[in-house]
Amino acid sequence: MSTLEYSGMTVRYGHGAGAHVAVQGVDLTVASGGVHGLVGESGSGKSTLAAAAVGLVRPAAGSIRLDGTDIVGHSASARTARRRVQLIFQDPFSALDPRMPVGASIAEAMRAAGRRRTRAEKTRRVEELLGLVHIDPARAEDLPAAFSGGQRQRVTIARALAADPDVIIADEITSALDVSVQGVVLNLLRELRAELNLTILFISHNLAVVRYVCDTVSVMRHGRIVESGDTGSVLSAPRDPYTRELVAAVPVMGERFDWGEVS
Ligand SMILES: Nc1ncnc2c1ncn2[C@@H]1O[C@H](COP(=O)(O)OP(=O)(O)OP(=O)(O)O)[C@@H](O)[C@H]1O
Repeated sequence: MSTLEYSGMTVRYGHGAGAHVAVQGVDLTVASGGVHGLVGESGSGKSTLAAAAVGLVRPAAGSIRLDGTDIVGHSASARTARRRVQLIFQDPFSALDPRMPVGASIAEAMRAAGRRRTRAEKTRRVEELLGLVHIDPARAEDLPAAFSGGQRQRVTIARALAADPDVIIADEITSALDVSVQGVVLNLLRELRAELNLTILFISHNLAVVRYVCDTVSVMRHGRIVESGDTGSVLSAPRDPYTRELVAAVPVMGERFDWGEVS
């Protein structure tokens, strides 16, 4: 069980007259074991919702709960529960320390999550995590520069998994990648979801990608959710005029996509 639930979420940047409301009264539930998409134009507040769940921004109002436990506050229980939510960013190039071998990077994430392990256990777990994302465990000593963009994004996924999360928030994780490797990362996410029973909030401006990976979807505009529902229904028969505009802007929306296999 790992249901992520935002209610009445409001986030402002800045203070006083210069304050900007980035997210306004958002209610959003990501069902346990489900993949929920979040789409909307640039600046609509998608990344702000993601940042709030991992403590990078402080909401002005509202709550975020994981299986009913608050994950926003400063209490010990909130901090512990927050570790069960891991964020993966868009850019696999800046996400990894260029001077640190990828295995060490993954081990560091395990430490940060408070996992105490012996050196041998750590090595074994790093190998296991690299294997999970289809990277040869023998490459643990390699620096990020030795990997392609798609492989680096897989390493950042392994690093997120090092904390043994229940929830992954994937923020535009394929948009910095060549189209040819996007499918590999998307298929990996689908595979991991099934294997590890992850709950996923999947942020993307790419509706074809959202249709491929998400069970349900919410459409954001100007900090509010304008429409939510099953991905198929929302994208095939949008009720909200703004969603209709978004869908109409993607000419291939009705076609099936073949994103290939994870290699
Ligand atoms: N650190 C910040 N300080 C001030 N304003 C910010 C900050 N981060 C985001 N904003 C503003 O908040 C609004 C929501 O931004 P956010 O990044 O959440 O949108 P988004 O939908 O994720 O956009 P994109 O798809 O471009 O990433 C935007 O108007 C943005 O300019």
